Amino acid sequence: MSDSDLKKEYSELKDQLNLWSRQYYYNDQPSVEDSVYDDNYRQLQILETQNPNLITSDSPTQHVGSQTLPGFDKVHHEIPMLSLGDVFSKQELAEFVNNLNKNYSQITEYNCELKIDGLAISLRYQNGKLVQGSTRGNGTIGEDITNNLKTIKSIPHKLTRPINIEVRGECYMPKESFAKLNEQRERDGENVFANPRNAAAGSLRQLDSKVTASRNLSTFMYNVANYDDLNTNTQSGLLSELKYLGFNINPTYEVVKNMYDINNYIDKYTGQRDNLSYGIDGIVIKENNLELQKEIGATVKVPKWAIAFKFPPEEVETKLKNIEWTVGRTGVVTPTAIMDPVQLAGTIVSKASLHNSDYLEEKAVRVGDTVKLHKAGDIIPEISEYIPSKRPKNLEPYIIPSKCPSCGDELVHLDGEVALRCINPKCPAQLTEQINHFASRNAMNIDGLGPKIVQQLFDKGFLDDTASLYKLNRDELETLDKFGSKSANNLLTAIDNSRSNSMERLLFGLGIRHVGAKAAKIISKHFKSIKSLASAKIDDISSINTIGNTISKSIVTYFKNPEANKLIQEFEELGINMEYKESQLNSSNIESSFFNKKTIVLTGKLSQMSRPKAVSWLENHGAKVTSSVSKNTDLLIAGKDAGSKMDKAQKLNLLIWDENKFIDEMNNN
Ligand SMILES: NC(=O)c1ccc[n+]([C@@H]2O[C@H](COP(=O)([O-])OP(=O)(O)OC[C@H]3O[C@@H](n4cnc5c(N)ncnc54)[C@H](O)[C@@H]3O)[C@@H](O)[C@H]2O)c1
Ligand SMILES: [Zn+2]
Repeated sequence: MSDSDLKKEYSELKDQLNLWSRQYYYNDQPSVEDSVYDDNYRQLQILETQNPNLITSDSPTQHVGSQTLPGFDKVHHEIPMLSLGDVFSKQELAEFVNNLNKNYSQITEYNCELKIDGLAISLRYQNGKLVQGSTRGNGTIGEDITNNLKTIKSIPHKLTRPINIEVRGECYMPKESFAKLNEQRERDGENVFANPRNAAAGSLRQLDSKVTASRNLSTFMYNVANYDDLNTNTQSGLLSELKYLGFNINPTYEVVKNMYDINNYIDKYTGQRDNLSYGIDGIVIKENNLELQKEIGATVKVPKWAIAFKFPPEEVETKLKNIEWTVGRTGVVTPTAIMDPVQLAGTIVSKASLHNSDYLEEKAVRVGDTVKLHKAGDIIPEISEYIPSKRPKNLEPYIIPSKCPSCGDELVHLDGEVALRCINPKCPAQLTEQINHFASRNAMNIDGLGPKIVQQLFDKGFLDDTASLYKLNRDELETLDKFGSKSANNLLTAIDNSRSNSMERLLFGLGIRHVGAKAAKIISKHFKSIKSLASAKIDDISSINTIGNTISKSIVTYFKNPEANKLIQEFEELGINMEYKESQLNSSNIESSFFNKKTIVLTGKLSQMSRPKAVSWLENHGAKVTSSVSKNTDLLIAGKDAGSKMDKAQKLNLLIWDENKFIDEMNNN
């Protein structure tokens, strides 16, 4: 190849990678799979190794991440925040470790950690108080996101010692929250996040910290930029020191001596991966001695004393049999891939959401294709791509429907939405979905009114909206399949009981966009009645601590609609309670409580409440309170002068809260 051809190839590859990086880091919306990015990155690395004279400073091998977003103050990282070198096989990993051992004969041990699928953050403390939190950005300049980070429960605002320290680690979105957020976004006609890392990054880089607060992020800290004041000289010691200072650390780390142990660690967590509540994309192996880490040093981009072993992408092949379209209660129409069932990362999968028509077009799959399937964020089954060589000849392109599968009306794209919508207010699928939502457990909680019954009642013409539920009679119910007078009685009683529900259930049941069960509860507590909420202004609602503008606007818009007011009036005439009922604790409140099903130990003196009161409060919220600390303890609540229980909990790396944190959480639950 001539010099100019080589230069051209190099610069094209570099530009392509930089463009993908920008979409990934800056917009939090990757346009290609990670494996595609990684392959091209490797290619660039090879070109650069063979032709070092080609390297330019804008090459992705020469810097970390990407530029910062406008709207945030910039933070200069005195000690740069680096990336990690990576390997994709045990063979390559052994080469890395052997090399390091050869060059540094002093090395005696390595610390193995999980590679959390999140994004790096830095937290600066002065005299033990959190003063600044930032993103990695391009490694030297990050975004100031202090207020957003302060909303994350696992980040202490005050340390147990009044020291100056800069701590680094990973901010991540738990698997369950990631799955829920994407479901919500799909229903709202928005783009879904490709992985928990982009979801966490998108949630942290919000101008409104109430949005961040609603995203349920968490952290694992694993590094200290400046450790003069720490009582340890190892990476593993640093982790327990961080724990002691009040940080959340990932308890799975292990100190090992050799490749044999490293491989065991990899195998162990490859096996346990599906059971973790957060996504991981590999294992990080770090030389354990901190002084030696300094001596070994770093390149412009990665430390030379650590390496990431990336899990191979877990993918299986299967056949796409059909694409089903379902209409949600707000009219969003979503495609779902129906496939031959296959075993994938611990579960049998036969369905995968295709999210929206844009996404489907981009994937360009056809019914009859063989497709590759993976789990996004270790949890959501997703089609990576179809396999061109396995596409049968003459397979027809898939045509995206233009009519609603339920009512047959023309589907539309509303401004700025990726979703297709049916906007017919009388669309049967939307109406039945609204009724299903209204009756669901966190809403009016009408026992025995499942989707099948709703569908039958609807088809028979006995139901046409949520209010008509309260007009059903015994004769009508007895016409249902396998419905005797007993079932009819039970259902009528359940419907009748729901009339006296507290306001938050009705508010959530109305299905106002963006108003989830938790927000409904907070808002109800504040406004006390549907009437006063209906006349509230945007500012009145968003003045509530945790309620942001999106929710407030949505509520105000909802109550401006004459149809909504008619419905509320009808509810009132039907004797449905519209007021908030103080301090009622029912099964679904308990279920959504942080404390539910946790094993908790109390120790030390509580100053703001009695011990029996704390115990009964915890038990009322579903916790089991025990007297001794063991590895089965989920949480230790430590008052003043906590003694041996505290020591033991620290040894076991358990979650420990002080009384203030406990009271904060009581108010949140
Ligand atoms: N799909 C795309 O278009 C696209 C574009 C750019 C980058 N990417 C992906 O991003 C990755 C590269 O990103 P990167 O440079 O941030 O590197 P990386 O994510 O591979 O590894 C470095 C990061 O790992 C994190 N980490 C998690 N657990 C850790 C632990 N226990 N100890 C230390 N660090 C830990 C830290 O945030 C650190 O910055 C590649 O996997 C690439 O595929 C994809
Ligand atoms: Zn329709």
